[in-house]
Amino acid sequence: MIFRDRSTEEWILLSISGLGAISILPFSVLRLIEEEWLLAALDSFAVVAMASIFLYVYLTGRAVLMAHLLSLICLLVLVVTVSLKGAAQTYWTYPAVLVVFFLLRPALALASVLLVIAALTTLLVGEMPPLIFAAFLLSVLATIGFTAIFAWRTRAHKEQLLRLATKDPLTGAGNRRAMEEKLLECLHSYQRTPLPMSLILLDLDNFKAVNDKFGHEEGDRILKAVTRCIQQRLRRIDQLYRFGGEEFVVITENTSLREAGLLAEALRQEVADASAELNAVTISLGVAQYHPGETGYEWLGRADRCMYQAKGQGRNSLCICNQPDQATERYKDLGSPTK
Ligand SMILES: Nc1nc2c(ncn2[C@@H]2O[C@H](COP(=O)(O)OP(=O)(O)OP(=O)(O)O)[C@@H](O)[C@H]2O)c(=O)[nH]1
Repeated sequence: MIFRDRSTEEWILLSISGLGAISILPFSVLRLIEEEWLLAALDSFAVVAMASIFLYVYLTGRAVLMAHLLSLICLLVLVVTVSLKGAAQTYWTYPAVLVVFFLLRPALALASVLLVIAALTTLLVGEMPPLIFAAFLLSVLATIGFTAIFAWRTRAHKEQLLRLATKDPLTGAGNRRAMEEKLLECLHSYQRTPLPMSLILLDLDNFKAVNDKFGHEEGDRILKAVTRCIQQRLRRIDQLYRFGGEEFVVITENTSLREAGLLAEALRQEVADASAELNAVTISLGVAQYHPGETGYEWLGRADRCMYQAKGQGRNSLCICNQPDQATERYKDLGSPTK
């Protein structure tokens, strides 16, 4: 199936480029029959370009660059058609506006279509009767306005849904679902390019006692403060996830065990230094580098084993996993993420 297992972006690109090529093809044939060579060449160019984009996205799944290219082709073909054929071709402006808002970010789409409208205005201003030109311009601007509002609303809605699906509501760190997706992504990218990557599993020490002593609300405040503290110290390439309860995971790509160990020590120190704000809460950490062939949860399990060793050393401590070994029992039964 063409659309099976495709991202929304691929789905939109395949639909627009496929439909575009099919709907312009008859015009291209008509122009050839009527011997309008320039327009026939232009329409044929549009058909071939759209069909090529369709094939490229279908075969590679790469959509971002093609979305920009397809928008450019649509707007270019529109301007050239109007410059060749004049006012009779202006009705193509409406679908072109819709296509560009479908394909690009709203701000970029708005800037691009306004630029094209400016170009069309200079081409048409003396060509059309003033009233008809004014009606064309106003109706196009209204279409752009409504489409822009709709595009911005849809984008805001999508971002909100993404936040709800991937962020932990209390701390704002990534949630467990996002962590599992990231682990899978890391494993796939490791199969393509085996660069070292490591993860840090960290757990708040004696947190039950904090809850019991100061109450759950204060416990929540401390969880948020620890998250902030860790996030401030992380690099841009590191991702923080709340794995559950008072347990967090940092996934560090392109990072060796030694570098991840240094980062873990910096995190431990950062939290220990903020003890006044955190009611003396500390963290224990386990660090593991990915070993080829293991699943995401086996990797996580080794870091977990180390984290428990750090707890055994008296807490506020870290332990680094040097050897591939068995995951702890609690990770063995977790089926996903796999290889
Ligand atoms: N306030 C608050 N507490 C939580 C939350 N999630 C988990 N906890 C608490 O975290 C505590 C975890 O306790 P334990 O697993 O016994 O671990 P611990 O007391 O931190 O002891 P060690 O891990 O051995 O250092 C429990 O009391 C949970 O109720 C949360 O979202 N908010």
